[in-house]
Amino acid sequence: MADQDARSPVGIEPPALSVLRWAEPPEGPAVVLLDQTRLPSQEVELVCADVPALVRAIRTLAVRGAPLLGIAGGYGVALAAARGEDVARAAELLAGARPTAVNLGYGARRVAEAYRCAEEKRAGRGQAASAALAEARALHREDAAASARMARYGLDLLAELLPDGPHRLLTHCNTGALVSGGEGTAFAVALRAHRKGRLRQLWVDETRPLLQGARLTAYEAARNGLPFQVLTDSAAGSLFAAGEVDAVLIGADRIAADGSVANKVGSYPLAVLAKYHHVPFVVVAPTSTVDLGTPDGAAVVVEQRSGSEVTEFTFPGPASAGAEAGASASAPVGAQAYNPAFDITPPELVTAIVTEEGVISPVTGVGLAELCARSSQVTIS
Ligand SMILES: CSC[C@@H](O)[C@@H](O)C(=O)COP(=O)(O)O
Repeated sequence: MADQDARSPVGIEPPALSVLRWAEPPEGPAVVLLDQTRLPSQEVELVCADVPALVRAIRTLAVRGAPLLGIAGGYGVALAAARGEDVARAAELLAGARPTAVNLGYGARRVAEAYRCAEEKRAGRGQAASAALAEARALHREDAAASARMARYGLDLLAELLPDGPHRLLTHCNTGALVSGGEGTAFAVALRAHRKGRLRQLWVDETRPLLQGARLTAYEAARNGLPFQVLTDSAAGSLFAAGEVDAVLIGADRIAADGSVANKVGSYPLAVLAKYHHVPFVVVAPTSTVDLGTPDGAAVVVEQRSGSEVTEFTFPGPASAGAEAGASASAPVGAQAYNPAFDITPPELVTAIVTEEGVISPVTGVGLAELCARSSQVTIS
């Protein structure tokens, strides 16, 4: 279905900027982000010099995606510590900035705990702040390592599920280096497939309303020379019907104890389509995204976002422009909109969950606890 021109690599220079970095004085202390609301047209850094600025960046999706939110939350707490602020309060502010991605609270609370332990050992404030920063850095490194392992396990799984080789993979939202300390989750599997000569096509759902697929995944796919095409979310059905999808690969914001998967809105319809068309639906997420404290999908808090994201097109996004500056209406003035940021895919629609500790079939959620226990990730109550 894809013609040759559309499939040839776009080839764009890699960005000079880090997705997220810690800045020391005199530039910092600060958490410096690649502002994802400006991509793909502009690569611009956003300097968050205090926790409220970072909370704003998280809410406006300048920084986003579950694993990166965890890393940002961790550095945010380190920032509060470096500024001599109330670290426990900063951790709660950051953890509450967005409700669905469990990694955000995980990262913030883990670094706050490192700070508290250092204080308990009667370290001075400066030493406790250093301990917090070291923990944030450890979290960042662990995520990069987890990403590489998930890519390996994920591609091995695809080889088992789809022995006939080069794969046509469909993905939703953005799950690459822009959400990770490494190369990402689901996208990292596609990238590895490409490097091994086993990717025929990456289908990129545009991901309404904020276009994380079209703006961000396509940007990453182009930079890495992947063969890809963007499609509207509503075109996925006809793509499956035409037999053009070999597997769906997505990430997750929270995986409940029963194996239910919360991910970007639009994931659940893809899972239903995949089931109908007998196509594997594979979730790729680190064990830090598994939340054994959430029993099932019904218990996941799904973030509801402003209806204006649906009724107005505003790009560059809200962090940089604001509705007044350059928004164009896509619905009549005053129209109300239903805008959940995530949906829940029940375990019976998920073929497998790939983590850095291994792969499980989530039909009963059995095995998730075991994988989490194997993980080197620190447990935070
Ligand atoms: C590894 S990324 C997995 C998810 O975080 C990703 O698919 C997603 O839904 C991100 O949503 P976003 O609202 O852009 O933060």
